[in-house]
Amino acid sequence: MFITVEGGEGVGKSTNIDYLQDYLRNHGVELVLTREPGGTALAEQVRELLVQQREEKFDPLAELLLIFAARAQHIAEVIEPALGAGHWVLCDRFTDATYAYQSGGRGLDPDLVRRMETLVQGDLRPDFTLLFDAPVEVGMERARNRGSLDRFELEEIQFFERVRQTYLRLARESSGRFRVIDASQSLECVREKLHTVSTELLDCWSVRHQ
Ligand SMILES: Nc1ncnc2c1ncn2[C@@H]1O[C@H](COP(=O)(O)OP(=O)(O)OP(=O)(O)O)[C@@H](O)[C@H]1O
Ligand SMILES: Cc1cn([C@H]2C[C@H](O)[C@@H](COP(=O)(O)O)O2)c(=O)[nH]c1=O
Repeated sequence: MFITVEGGEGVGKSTNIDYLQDYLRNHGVELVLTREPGGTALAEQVRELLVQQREEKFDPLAELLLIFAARAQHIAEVIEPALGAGHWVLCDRFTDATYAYQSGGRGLDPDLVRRMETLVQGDLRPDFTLLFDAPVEVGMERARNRGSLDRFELEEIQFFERVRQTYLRLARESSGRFRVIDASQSLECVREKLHTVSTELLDCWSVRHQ
């Protein structure tokens, strides 16, 4: 199973992914936890280039190409070998983030993202995607309280509104793959929902392996 976790800034992906990982491991799942951009030494270096604050304006196409360059390395070095060995892969962000940020947020043609997706991933697509959704202000407030902001987190509020709306549209269009979790609620309520989704994932897995 290839599972991705998505959402805007500060919604609680990192906080909850550890919980999900423990839950699945405790139920006998062998899994690899990874993230994008990043997941390998080289791809983590590309991540640094992407998230560092800088004076020079980042060209949106250059940003897109760097994201897919890191993704190609990550797929070849981590994701495909893990899936090939029968492990689950749990990935903090993947290509839905590219549709949300580079197309929704930056305004790049979604067809360009689609073509890059085909080129870099072939048939590889997530089996399940958990979307943590919260009003932009809620996520940004949490991100601000957490510490210093990176290059993406310094974008204007309208950028994050477009990101959020793109994620929600993707979830509606691929409702079989997405599970949307209301991340504006207390951590306790979010965990409850996450527990339901985790049980569903395990059920789906056992059905596939019968
Ligand atoms: N449901 C919640 N209620 C209150 N605070 C929360 C909740 N979920 C997470 N937080 C807090 O919000 C902050 C951001 O959470 P986290 O780093 O997990 O978000 P994230 O989605 O991974 O963010 P980013 O994408 O910006 O890295 C953390 O300080 C975390 O403790
Ligand atoms: C995969 C991916 C990521 N991004 C952006 C979104 C975030 O602001 C940063 C990653 O940091 P986080 O700790 O996971 O929040 O990268 C993007 O713009 N496009 C992508 O495809």
